[in-house]
Amino acid sequence: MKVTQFWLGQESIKEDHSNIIDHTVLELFYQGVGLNTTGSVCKPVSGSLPEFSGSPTEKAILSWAVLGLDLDMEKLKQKYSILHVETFNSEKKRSGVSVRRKTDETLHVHWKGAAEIIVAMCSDYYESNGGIRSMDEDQRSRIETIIQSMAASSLRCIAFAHKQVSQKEMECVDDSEKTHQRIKEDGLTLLGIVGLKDPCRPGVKKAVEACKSAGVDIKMITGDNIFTAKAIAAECGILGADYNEESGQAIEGIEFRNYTPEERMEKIGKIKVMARSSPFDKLLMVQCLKQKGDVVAVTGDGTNDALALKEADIGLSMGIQGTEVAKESSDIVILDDNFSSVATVLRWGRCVYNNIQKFIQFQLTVNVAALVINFIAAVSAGEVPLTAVQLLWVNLIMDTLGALALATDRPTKELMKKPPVGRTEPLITNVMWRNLLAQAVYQIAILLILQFRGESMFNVPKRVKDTLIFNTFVLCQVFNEFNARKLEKQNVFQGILQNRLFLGIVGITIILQVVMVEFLKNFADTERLKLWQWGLCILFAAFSWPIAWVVKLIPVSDKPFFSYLKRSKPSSQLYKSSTTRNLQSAGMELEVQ
Ligand SMILES: Nc1ncnc2c1ncn2[C@@H]1O[C@H](COP(=O)(O)OP(=O)(O)OP(=O)(O)O)[C@@H](O)[C@H]1O
Ligand SMILES: [Ca+2]
Repeated sequence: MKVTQFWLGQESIKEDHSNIIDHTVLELFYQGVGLNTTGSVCKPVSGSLPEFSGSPTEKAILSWAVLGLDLDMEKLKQKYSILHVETFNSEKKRSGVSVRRKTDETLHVHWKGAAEIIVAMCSDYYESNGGIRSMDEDQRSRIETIIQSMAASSLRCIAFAHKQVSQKEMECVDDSEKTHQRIKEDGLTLLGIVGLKDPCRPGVKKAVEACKSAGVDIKMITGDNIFTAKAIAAECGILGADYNEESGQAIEGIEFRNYTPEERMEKIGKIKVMARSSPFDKLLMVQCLKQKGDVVAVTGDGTNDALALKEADIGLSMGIQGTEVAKESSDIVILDDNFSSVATVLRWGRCVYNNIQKFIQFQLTVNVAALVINFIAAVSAGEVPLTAVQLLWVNLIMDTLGALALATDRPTKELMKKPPVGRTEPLITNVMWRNLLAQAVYQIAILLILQFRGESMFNVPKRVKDTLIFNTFVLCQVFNEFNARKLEKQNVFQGILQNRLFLGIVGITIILQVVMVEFLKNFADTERLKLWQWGLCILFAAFSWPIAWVVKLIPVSDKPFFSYLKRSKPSSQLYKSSTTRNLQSAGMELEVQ
């Protein structure tokens, strides 16, 4: 953030301030900037540039005053004693201080904060020649126009105001009849206004676009002035070309606060920018979105974001610029403070979810098939074709190796084009049920044929038939592991060469299976198979590829499979219908700083 404009009264000061600005006004500026701040300046011993610390706004103002106005912080602090401080707070958006000049014991009050709020506290303004002019309605509206035009070019406007006060004016009697000091808040004289530019960081616009195309609705909730907020939102693509004043996309926090709950629910979907918001407005926004059924993520850096970060489903705080309170309230800390990382979080989050789904589909197919075959065989023939050792082996390759193979797929571009998963959407989707049932039915059919007709069809003894069943069953899983790589896409081999681990694991599984069948006769209850018998098993198993390809052509409804079994309650119906509607456009709301 950097000061790029400076207005004194109605005059824009470009450069070489010392010649233009009267020294009394300059001295007052020194007080206003140097004494009313939470930032600090560290002057290195050698001739290098001083270092500034504090919030970005404070740092920008201090560096402007030290480097541009020749402010000497050390000298200034020696000349004044600070009497009373009202620290910056996100609700009032201003900070005040009262000081005493040691040389002549005069008392001075200084305010600094959001320009329109400070201007409203002023009745006069300084000119660069040191003169004071009264601020009538006409002058006031001219100054307000200056602020608006600065804000519209995406500058954050901070105004400074001053008043010299008497000891009597400093004292005030409160209800308990005790005298205490209060910083005077009215009848101030406007010192000047600075415009700070916080340029949109590179990559933000792209990340916003990526989030939007991933079905994430982004809202910017900021403490800034509405004009600044709108300009910044347009710069980084949050407000699109379709924006107009009547669209209700940009509002102020106070407006949102004063809506009735019904109005809020009705208008919240449209809101893209909320300006001049307090910490409670941010919280209220998150609460309303959650109530609507959306999944809400919030990014934030300041203490004022803590409430919203905590309330959100996913709170993301900034690692460098973020305060400890914000970090403590969040779930994820973005170490590089880069908004693009939000898109990365989204991509990897979806990838993990997708990989879990793939694994579940794969696992369920194995378990359903094994269970049904053994059950039918046990009931009808009194014996099970798959022995305990064989089932344990299947479990080993499916649980450990299968999980490793399927969970290591890296995120793909398609993941960022899908709509988000809603709060109530089941983990096992209809698409997964379709794939799973088709494969399980095929495996059950082929294995039951082998069980009951295998011996006669292939003219083999019972032990060989049992081995054929075991071998076909395992190989079916190996082939189905490829199918599980893509839940919806027909081409299951896409990007397979990039995932060496997957290929390695499939290779290891096949080698182990050969060892089980050919060499561990006693342990695994198997019989050595001839080449044609191996070919037969592979042929049966390979059939699962064309089956998966064809099955994926069958359309399925979006309505969860199990919801057909549940009795519908009117209230949950209402909730669901509104959720599905939101999911098309939204699902996750992000606040961008
Ligand atoms: N140090 C400060 N002193 C006085 N006023 C300030 C200061 N910092 C910010 N402001 C004013 O308060 C507004 C920002 O308020 P707030 O901190 O509640 O919002 P925010 O969205 O969290 O802002 P930020 O972008 O700084 O995180 C600014 O527009 C500015 O006018
Ligand atoms: Ca903030």
